[in-house]
Amino acid sequence: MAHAVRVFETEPRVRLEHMDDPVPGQGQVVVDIEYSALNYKDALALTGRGKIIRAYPLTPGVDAAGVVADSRDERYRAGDRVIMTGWGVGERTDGGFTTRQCFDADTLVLCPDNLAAKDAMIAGTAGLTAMLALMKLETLQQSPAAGPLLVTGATGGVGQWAVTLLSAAGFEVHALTGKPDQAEHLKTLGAHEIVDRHAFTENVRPLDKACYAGGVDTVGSAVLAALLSRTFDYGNVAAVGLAGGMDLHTSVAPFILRGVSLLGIESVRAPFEQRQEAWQRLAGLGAGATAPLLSGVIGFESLETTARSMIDGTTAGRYLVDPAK
Ligand SMILES: C=CC(=O)SCCNC(=O)CCNC(=O)[C@H](O)C(C)(C)COP(=O)(O)OP(=O)(O)OC[C@H]1O[C@@H](n2cnc3c(N)ncnc32)[C@H](O)[C@@H]1OP(=O)(O)O
Ligand SMILES: NC(=O)C1=CN([C@@H]2O[C@H](COP(=O)(O)OP(=O)(O)OC[C@H]3O[C@@H](n4cnc5c(N)ncnc54)[C@H](O)[C@@H]3O)[C@@H](O)[C@H]2O)C=CC1
Repeated sequence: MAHAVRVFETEPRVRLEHMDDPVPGQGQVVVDIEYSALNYKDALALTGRGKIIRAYPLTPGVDAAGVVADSRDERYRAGDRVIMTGWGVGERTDGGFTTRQCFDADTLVLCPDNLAAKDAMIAGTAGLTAMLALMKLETLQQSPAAGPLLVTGATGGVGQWAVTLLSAAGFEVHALTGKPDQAEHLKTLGAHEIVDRHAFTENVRPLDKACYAGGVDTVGSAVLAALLSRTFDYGNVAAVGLAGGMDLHTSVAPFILRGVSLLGIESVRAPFEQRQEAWQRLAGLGAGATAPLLSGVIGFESLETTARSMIDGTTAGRYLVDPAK
């Protein structure tokens, strides 16, 4: 029997249930889950605050890492260590907040040998997405010599990973946050300067004084608009998230007068080769790289309350989900 978190349309929305062991169909793989993680999207799903879940009842969890128990796909064999992220898992099909799950093989990558399941999930969709943002900036020849990059929502999961990865790649990273108590931590991750998020969105002109060569934005809305207005000529801004809102009120001025590019980052359906490259690069950071990003290890019982805190913006970093806890 698997032990799973289930979200229903009616109260109580979140329930813990025992489920029959999944039976794989053709092209599917059953995984014994060692760790999952809590992402903003999972928090939206658990709290019902976003239109995430498309089929009720559903096991949420857009991330999972574990060991193949049974496979009906030629790419995977029992005993393989795998990582699952995205592909509508935890939205349209059952996800990672369980002890054992059946996934379509296309949603998986082999976990690099030098990456433990725990470290893979401290990264999870957050680390993968930050790496995809760095890789997209690289395709436009973003260079440290062009100037500092701003990471917004810097204390969040994606934000902390973006600070870590951009700094490791040689960029001067400025970290936008509303949490002054996290400033020292952000500096240990590699942030060069801490920027106050409240002042950042005040009195922003369509073309404001440019001070960044671009950045990685996890907030959206007024924060993204302000960053676009403050980006140097030919800078690049990677749009990742909507923690501050899905809207974007800006002007064409940064794009047509400064040649600024707005890059869309989408991790859910990232092609296999891109995900594989991103995971190899994350593994290459070495043992110990993930530890500073881990904020807590939680069991299924704590998921709902931690999800509420995440939506309220009071969490920081990454929360591992341990099915055995
Ligand atoms: C890890 C990744 C992230 O964290 S991403 C950020 C979290 N995601 C969200 O907050 C998005 C939640 N979704 C919504 O709030 C809504 O879907 C919407 C506001 C974006 C649109 O809502 P609306 O009611 O207008 O339309 P539908 O939901 O019916 O969708 C319209 C159309 O878009 C397609 N679509 C919806 N969601 C996604 C998605 N996540 N990825 C790709 N495509 C999506 C949907 O299939 C519909 O297409 P159609 O061709 O009309 O069937
Ligand atoms: N495009 C993609 O494929 C992906 C998108 N995302 C999105 O990126 C965003 C961040 O995700 P996580 O890091 O997992 O979430 P998180 O909750 O760990 O981080 C969000 C950060 O934004 C900050 N924040 C919240 N409200 C804010 C506001 N109004 N103004 C400024 N800052 C605010 C929080 O304090 C926190 O630091 C989410 O919107 C998520 O949906 C995440 C992963 C993949």
